[in-house]
Amino acid sequence: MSSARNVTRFWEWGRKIICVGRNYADHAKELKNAIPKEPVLFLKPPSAYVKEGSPILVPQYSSNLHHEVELGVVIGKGGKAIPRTSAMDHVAGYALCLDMTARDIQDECKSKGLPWTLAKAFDTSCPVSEFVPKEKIPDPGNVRIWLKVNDQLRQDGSTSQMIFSIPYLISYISEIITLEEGDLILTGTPKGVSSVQEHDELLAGIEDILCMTFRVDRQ
Ligand SMILES: O=C([O-])CC(=O)C(=O)O
Ligand SMILES: [Mg+2]
Repeated sequence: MSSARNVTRFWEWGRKIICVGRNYADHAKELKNAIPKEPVLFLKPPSAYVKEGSPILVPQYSSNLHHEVELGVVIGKGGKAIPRTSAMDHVAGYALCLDMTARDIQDECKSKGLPWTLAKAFDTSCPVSEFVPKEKIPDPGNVRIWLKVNDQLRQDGSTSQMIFSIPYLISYISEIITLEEGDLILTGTPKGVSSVQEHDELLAGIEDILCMTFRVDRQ
């Protein structure tokens, strides 16, 4: 069954979205979080996916929705306890992703010691680009990712700033959660996260390899 499916449409597969938080020191600092010693992980459900042409919806319970532009890694070959040295063999390609975050709700969850599900896992909380084949990004540890809101540059970082590298993340995550073909790993956001409002236009890219646009709407 799965061999008949095409991983270039991974968002249709209903697989896991595993997110890494605080993987850029400049972003951890802007939110006054400590620099992590081990990756911070959380999940989004496949119902979080939204593709270009459909809007990002602000949840009714939030009045401070933030963008977080992130490089996504699409798993092409599953595995458990994958060694760092062979981790890149498990990558099919990449996608540009937004980890949309209800920051007001996340702040409340943090102060109460509650999980981030309401802040991070709502419908349309994971806008994704088209699939980018692995060959198009020979060095995923050194690419520029950027995001503009209504033509104003808000985020402009390089994956070379990641605290934990992609091979390290694949190895670390797969010790805990078995990776499957079609899974997506969001690798964390650089600094510059900020609020978006209804009718805003988001434009984001990976260098000049790819760009994508999304509009924001109220639910
Ligand atoms: O909500 C946060 O700040 C954690 C996170 O997702 C990130 O660093 O990308
Ligand atoms: Mg994030």
